[in-house]
Amino acid sequence: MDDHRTPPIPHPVNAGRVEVFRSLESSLGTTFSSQPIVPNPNPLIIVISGPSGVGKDSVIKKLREVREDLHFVVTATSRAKRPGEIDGKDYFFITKDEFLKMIEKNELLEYALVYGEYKGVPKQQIRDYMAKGCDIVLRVDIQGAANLRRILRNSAVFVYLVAESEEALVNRLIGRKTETNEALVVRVASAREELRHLKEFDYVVVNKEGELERSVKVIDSIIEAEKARVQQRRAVV
Ligand SMILES: Nc1ncnc2c1ncn2[C@@H]1O[C@H](COP(=O)(O)OP(=O)(O)OP(=O)(O)O)[C@@H](O)[C@H]1O
Repeated sequence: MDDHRTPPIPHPVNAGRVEVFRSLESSLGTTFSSQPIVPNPNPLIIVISGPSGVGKDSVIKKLREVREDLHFVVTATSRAKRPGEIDGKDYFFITKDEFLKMIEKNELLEYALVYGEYKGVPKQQIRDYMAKGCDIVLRVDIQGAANLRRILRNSAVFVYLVAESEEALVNRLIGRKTETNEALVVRVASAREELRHLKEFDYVVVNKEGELERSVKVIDSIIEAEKARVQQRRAVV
């Protein structure tokens, strides 16, 4: 009678890795696939918001240093360029007519009219960078975050940055020396009002005094955790 049993798998002590590998394959009756076990995670859209002076710009600047595959969306605006601002870096400076054409052609993911000037998020820029596999960071005010939530729903991840206390936030604003006293009062009142919308965000990150690096690490970890989700978010813009 023929013996159909597969030969025993040699013990790794007595055989080379290739021999053990091959005999494991023949005992299973299939070759081992070199294909990734799960597909690459989808590019992520991260929306970062928070009160004025909390540290959004500072956090994003450092986050871009630690995550190379991150694209920070440059907003388009119809307002005039201020001294020192660079077109394409700080904003895309376009005319009001050009802006209205973009609205008409549905080329903006979200836009707002602020003190008579338009600002908005160009869709194409997001598409281009997502196609390259980059994650996208958007820095928006609370109203922008609410608009984007309505548009993107759960396909993007929404992060709200807070200071550890009102006291710390005010100190940070005073330290920046960019605000008049009247503006400071408005900023604090807005920060109180904004907190009521916290539940519309997915994550809240406390940017503690002197702990900017830690805040960046937390957001970096949020991105990593999002990349490990079984049900991936899938943003389409
Ligand atoms: N963790 C931190 N500890 C101490 N200072 C900080 C921290 N994070 C940011 N800052 C400082 O606080 C000030 C405000 O930060 P930043 O300009 O990044 O805030 P922002 O949220 O982008 O403000 P705005 O919305 O008004 O543009 C800056 O002077 C910055 O250096």
